[in-house]
Amino acid sequence: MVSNLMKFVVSHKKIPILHVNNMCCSKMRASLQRLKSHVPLGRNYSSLPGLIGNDIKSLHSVINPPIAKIRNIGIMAHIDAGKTTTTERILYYSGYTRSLGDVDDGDTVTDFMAQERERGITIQSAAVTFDWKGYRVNLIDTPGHVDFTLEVERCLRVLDGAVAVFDASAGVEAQTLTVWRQADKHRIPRICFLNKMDKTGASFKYAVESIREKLKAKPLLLQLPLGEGKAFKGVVDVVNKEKLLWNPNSDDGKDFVRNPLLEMSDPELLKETTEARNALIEQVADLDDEFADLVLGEFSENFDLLPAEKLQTAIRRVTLAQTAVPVLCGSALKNKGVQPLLDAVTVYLPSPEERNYEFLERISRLLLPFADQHIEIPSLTAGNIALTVGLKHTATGDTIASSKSSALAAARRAETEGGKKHRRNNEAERLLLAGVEIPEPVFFCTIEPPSVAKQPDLDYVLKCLQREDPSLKVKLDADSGQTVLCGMGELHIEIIHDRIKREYGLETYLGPLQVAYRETILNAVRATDTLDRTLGDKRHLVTVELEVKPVETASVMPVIEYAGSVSEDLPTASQEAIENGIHSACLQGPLLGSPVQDVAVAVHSLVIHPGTSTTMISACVSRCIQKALKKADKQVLEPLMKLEVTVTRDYLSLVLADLAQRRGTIQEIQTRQENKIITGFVPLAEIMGYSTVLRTLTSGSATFALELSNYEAMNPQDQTVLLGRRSGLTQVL
Ligand SMILES: Nc1nc2c(ncn2[C@@H]2O[C@H](COP(=O)(O)OP(=O)(O)OP(=O)(O)O)[C@@H](O)[C@H]2O)c(=O)[nH]1
Repeated sequence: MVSNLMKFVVSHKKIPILHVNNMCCSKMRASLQRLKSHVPLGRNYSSLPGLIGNDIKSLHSVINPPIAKIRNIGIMAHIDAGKTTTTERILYYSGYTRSLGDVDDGDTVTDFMAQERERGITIQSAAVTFDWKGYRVNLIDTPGHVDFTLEVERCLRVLDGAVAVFDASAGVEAQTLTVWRQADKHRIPRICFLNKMDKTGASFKYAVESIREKLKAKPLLLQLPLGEGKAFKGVVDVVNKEKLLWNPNSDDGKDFVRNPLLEMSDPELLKETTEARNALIEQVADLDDEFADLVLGEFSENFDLLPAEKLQTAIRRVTLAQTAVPVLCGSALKNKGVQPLLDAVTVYLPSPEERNYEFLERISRLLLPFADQHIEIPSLTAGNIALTVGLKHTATGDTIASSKSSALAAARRAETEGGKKHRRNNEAERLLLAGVEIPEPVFFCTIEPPSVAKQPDLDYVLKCLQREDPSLKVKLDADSGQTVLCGMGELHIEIIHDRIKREYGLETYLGPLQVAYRETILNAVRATDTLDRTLGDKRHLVTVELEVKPVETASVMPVIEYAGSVSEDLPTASQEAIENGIHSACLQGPLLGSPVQDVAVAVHSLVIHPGTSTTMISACVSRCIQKALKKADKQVLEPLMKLEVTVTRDYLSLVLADLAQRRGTIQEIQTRQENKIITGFVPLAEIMGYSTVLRTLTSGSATFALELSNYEAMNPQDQTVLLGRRSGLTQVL
């Protein structure tokens, strides 16, 4: 539950800054309630959670391990790759739980929201802390569904390393690419775990190839599988040249043997492993000069003499430098391969001191998370993850700083590290850069309380939900006075609706789901406007002349330019007023009232009568822009989604025919074992409710992933139809 997390590292000097992922009210509330009833669903937890309510001092030694022995890691992947199942195994083998949870039975530790258990998917991240062979591991299970990418992004900000879980029969899937890119952005060292090796169609080679090709990463094969599909029975440890076999009669996978590969008993496997080890050594030497010197100097004649620890140290260096990724394999469901994965986490992923944080702050109440249970603790050392409660005015992604100068320093750093191209207009915007990037919502619908008297309750609930989930936007429709919910996808809005009912006991009604369009202009237009108003004995008089013109930015932030005569001696307050006016006018385009993108505004002249209020300046500029936008040739832009459908050959033509009817364009069709993978683009408006359609078309055998690609101009006929519908005749899309 990263929403409840904050991360900080001790500095004995001044307290500069603290990154906070804000309190997730609902999950916290749910978990505090559960704390009262203690252990949920009869699951059996071992020592740490059992300490709740006991002597806090005895916990102190447990919670303050040496920093080098701490691993803050996340688990990330495409939906259904097996993150939650892998996490459950990890918790079991580490002794955190005493029975194995099952996603399909709905009794896992980390998926504890009702919606998660019912749907078998992860929606909010969950954090758990456990020990493995003398290391303290803080682990975060993140959601895989594309509607919840923001949740993944905010997890990544507090992680030092990550395990990327793949379905070995599918290799790199659409959402893996997205999270991989996010992890690249936050420079997080990773390990790959090829899960589901037991599944029919699982292919180690194929999955490794897809990591190489699609993620453009350099896989380091630290293991080889022993059998694939039904024949999968264990793994070969390439670094140590050992065979790890799980006892087929053990039903929890705890029982496995690790034996050196011998010429006598395994000649073929030994040969294959030696080749793989030699290749690994060469690959690492290519990436790490220190290791290359060692290998060439002492071991060039015989790589077999190279001690495993030296190879591991070099693998660790390249993993931390992110020039390559270790790859391991297994089957979480069949309880094979998880213990070596845990070993790899401790050996190859960084400790917090190996990452670059300098943040610290004292907080009055600190809690240590154990999924949905928490223990109050007096203090915490560097690199740990903890929760804090009671921050009333923060929202997810906020950065809390002890002073404005440290906040600005953080913003500057975020700007440099994020490689931001746009120069921000004012200080407030620059400060925002330190937070997470919030994707623009693509869907919206109206939401109504059961009665007018309940509107304040609904407003309060939505405010709470927005604080923990900034990808949820709420606005008021100026014409109808209705509250409008804007979200990342159908599922996102559905879950919000469900949570309002379950967690706050408020029954609400949703209007039809609609697509969030945008607008742009096709030609440059000039306009002038004057606002002359006398309020009391004060005269407010502004005259502005400006031009709106098309530019390519793919952004709803207008580019603002000033003529030399205007910018000269322009007071900061007036400049901010002008920019507020421009921004507010561009939020509501003349065609559909949607945000206007790809525009630049040039302010050619501006005359302000002394004493005119900034509100009047904003109002005049805003009105003038709206006038100009109305005069321009206009174009509706619609969200275009990147679609990936995995379908068996028998249904391929049916799915393609259906996509053609949805104004879809096909980019390529690949073959992946028995399946065809269709990738292409389709307008969002045409793909609503697609999961039901696809299920019906393919008798439930196909899966798909959807991601916003860009906003694209609608063709004139479709635009006319849309505008006709929106002109008040019907609202259906
Ligand atoms: N055959 C096989 N199935 C697995 C394995 N691991 C997980 N599964 C199944 O795959 C499905 C998805 O597993 P989860 O653990 O919920 O996957 P997830 O990645 O956490 O999914 P989200 O939380 O929704 O993103 C479940 O039906 C699991 O039983 C595995 O190793 N082999």
